[in-house]
Amino acid sequence: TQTTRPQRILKAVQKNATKGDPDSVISAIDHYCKHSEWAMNVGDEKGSILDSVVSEVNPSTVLELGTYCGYSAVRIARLLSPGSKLITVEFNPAIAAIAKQIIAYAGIQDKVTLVEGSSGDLIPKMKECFGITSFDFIFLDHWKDRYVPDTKLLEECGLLRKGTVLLADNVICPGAPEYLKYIRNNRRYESRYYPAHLEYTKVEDGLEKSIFLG
Ligand SMILES: Nc1ncc2ncn(CCCCCNC(=O)c3cc(-c4ccc(F)cc4)cc(O)c3O)c2n1
Ligand SMILES: [Mg+2]
Repeated sequence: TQTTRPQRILKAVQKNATKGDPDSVISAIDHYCKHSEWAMNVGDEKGSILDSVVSEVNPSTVLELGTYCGYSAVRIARLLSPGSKLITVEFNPAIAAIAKQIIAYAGIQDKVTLVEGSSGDLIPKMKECFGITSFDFIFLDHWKDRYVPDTKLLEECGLLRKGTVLLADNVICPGAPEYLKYIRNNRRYESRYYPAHLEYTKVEDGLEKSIFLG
């Protein structure tokens, strides 16, 4: 019977990466997606920008919207200081099951809580379920038309604090034009665009970094 793309990515990790070594997991996924089949991981070029922003922020609490196979969860969690936590949200159970295994294979499962469900349902529950007062860093990589409503929801739920950094993937491809319009014309945010390319391609894409000013 036919395997799914996430299942094939997990197999490539188990075959080519070293258990407990997050960098080898990242390399194994990038190699597979460059040479075997494309997949919507943030990838190595945008991933390096993600790394630099995470290192600069050094967040204690992180929210990721859209886990997929766990590639960016591994990238982020491997840079977190001891005691820091990443909460990552994925609504597809079959994909979440694969992501859990990839996160465990990388050995950073103690820093990551994978929650199954949709962002719109889970964001209002973050405080009560996880004892979060606010997030230091948020990575948006889920449905592109959810970037604006979820950013507004995060504001309304008091989950942003002065200095919270939001980093949004795919603002050019597939594109999040409403998000760029919302965040760039909002005096409560200071935004900067990082040009790059769509993972594993030469197609133009980029990341938008926005700091909440309170
Ligand atoms: N609300 C909610 N809450 C929680 C959730 N968990 C999952 N989802 C659903 C997310 C479904 C995947 C989102 N990601 C993308 O669609 C995506 C696409 C491309 C791409 C594709 C084809 C092309 F030709 C070119 C570019 C590239 C990327 O880097 C992308 O990130 C959720 N939704
Ligand atoms: Mg993406």
